[in-house]
Amino acid sequence: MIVPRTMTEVWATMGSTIASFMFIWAIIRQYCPYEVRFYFAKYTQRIMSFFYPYIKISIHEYTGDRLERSEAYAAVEAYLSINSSKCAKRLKAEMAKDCSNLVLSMDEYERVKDEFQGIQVWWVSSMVMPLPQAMYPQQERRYYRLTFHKRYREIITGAYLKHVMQQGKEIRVRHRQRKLYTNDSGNKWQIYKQTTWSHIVFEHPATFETLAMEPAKKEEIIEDLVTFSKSKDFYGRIGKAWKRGYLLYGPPGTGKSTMIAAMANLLNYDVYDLELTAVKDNTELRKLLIETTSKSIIVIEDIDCSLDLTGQRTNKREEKSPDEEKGIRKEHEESSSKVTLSGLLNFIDGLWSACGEERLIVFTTNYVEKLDPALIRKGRMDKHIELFYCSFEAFKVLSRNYLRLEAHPLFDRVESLMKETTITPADVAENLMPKSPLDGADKCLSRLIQVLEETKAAAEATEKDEKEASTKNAQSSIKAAEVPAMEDAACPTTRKLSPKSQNMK
Ligand SMILES: Nc1ncnc2c1ncn2[C@@H]1O[C@H](COP(=O)(O)OP(=O)(O)OP(=O)(O)O)[C@@H](O)[C@H]1O
Ligand SMILES: [Mg+2]
Repeated sequence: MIVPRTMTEVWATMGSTIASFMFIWAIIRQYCPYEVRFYFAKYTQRIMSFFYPYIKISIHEYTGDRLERSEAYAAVEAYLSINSSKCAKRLKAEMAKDCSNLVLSMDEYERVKDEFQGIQVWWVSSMVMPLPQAMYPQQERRYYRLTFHKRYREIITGAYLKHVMQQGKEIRVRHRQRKLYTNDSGNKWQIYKQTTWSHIVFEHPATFETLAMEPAKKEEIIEDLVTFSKSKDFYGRIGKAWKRGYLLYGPPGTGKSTMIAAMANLLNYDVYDLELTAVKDNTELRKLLIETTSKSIIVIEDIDCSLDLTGQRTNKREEKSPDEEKGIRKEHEESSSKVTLSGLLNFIDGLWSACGEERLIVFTTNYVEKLDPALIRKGRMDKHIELFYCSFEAFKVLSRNYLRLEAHPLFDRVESLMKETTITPADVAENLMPKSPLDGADKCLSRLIQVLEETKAAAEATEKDEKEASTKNAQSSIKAAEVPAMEDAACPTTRKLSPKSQNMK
């Protein structure tokens, strides 16, 4: 049996080589200066790598001088959190940011196996401890190390790492806490500084399910949003930045702000509530835009009142004493924004607007007709959505939300009244809200019917008044037209007057 003997010999040789190598290494470590040790380690590693068939890739938590956590590390961590919780033996448990549950991840020095297209790879989580003799306190530096056979170099460094990053990012998005950003600090001294985004956790309960609206229209909007969120390749192919503009318009209380919250909840996006009056100039507006992240909705509410583009609500002021008026004017001058229409147009679809991806820009207004057509043309505001007064279909959604009612004998009366008068969803919602624990569906619906009847009566009274006023006007203008004719008849000389003198008269 030659082969086993040879194999045994090979093993024996390898064993003795390793043993002698360890012995030499121990001597070098003990007696040699740092430089010799460094060169020894460097060249041994080179020799070893010649025989060693595996490749290792390290992904560090912090790279270079950056204070920010590396995106790649966070993506790998998220990717492995799913994989490792199934197969790792030692796990770390941390409280999620919203304190709702525990998030599991691989513990230090734990190793997990992963498979991609039939190829096995190994991930190890590790860390470098700070040097004890360091001049200033240091933190341990964590990293993940990926190991794979060198024959799969191309597929692992290409397709596999791309897959890990993509999956990791998706998991992070799914598990992240969404944020509501604002650029308005409310601090009037802020005007001397650049405005930046500050945020709180976004926790609005509105969804498309709870939004009162005709089902067909609702479906159309949901489909539009979902299609947008899945159209990365399409936008790339047609050479357009991956963003979409929505204009929501309609009377106050018809659900424009509620719809924005529903959009954010549907797509799992962050919300950037942009207060244009707090932005100093176009440069600052651009800076704010660059700081927004992907998967977000940038909202400008009441766009008609935000700037001097039209601006009525901001100009509308109550009566004030001259001193107060002066103070307000000064404050207004100090805080007034120099953002121009062209600055805003560039914000929406200028070159800089393509610096992020997967973003919705939403404008809301009560007066669509007052907006500059350039601002809302298709391509800028791609989808215009009008929010109407409450229809019977929308009422049924509200009664389901507020009273858990699908049908009720009083619904017919509500339906017929809704055809005869208008009421906002906000008013319907307010009337359907139980005011005491004893308020049942009957009471809430009767209250709504009473309000509808009152609104109808008030509208009829106004209409009657207007009719009477216009009849009076018509009669008085007929009388006014008749007077000169009668005067002419009474005084024939007037007929001789020239047109000019008649005008003077
Ligand atoms: N379509 C709707 N579906 C469900 N609830 C609605 C709807 N419209 C209004 N509401 C209710 O009315 C309240 C006010 O609505 P919202 O703030 O969305 O109105 P808006 O159109 O943004 O008004 P404004 O023009 O004054 O800003 C909401 O808190 C919500 O409870
Ligand atoms: Mg609103």
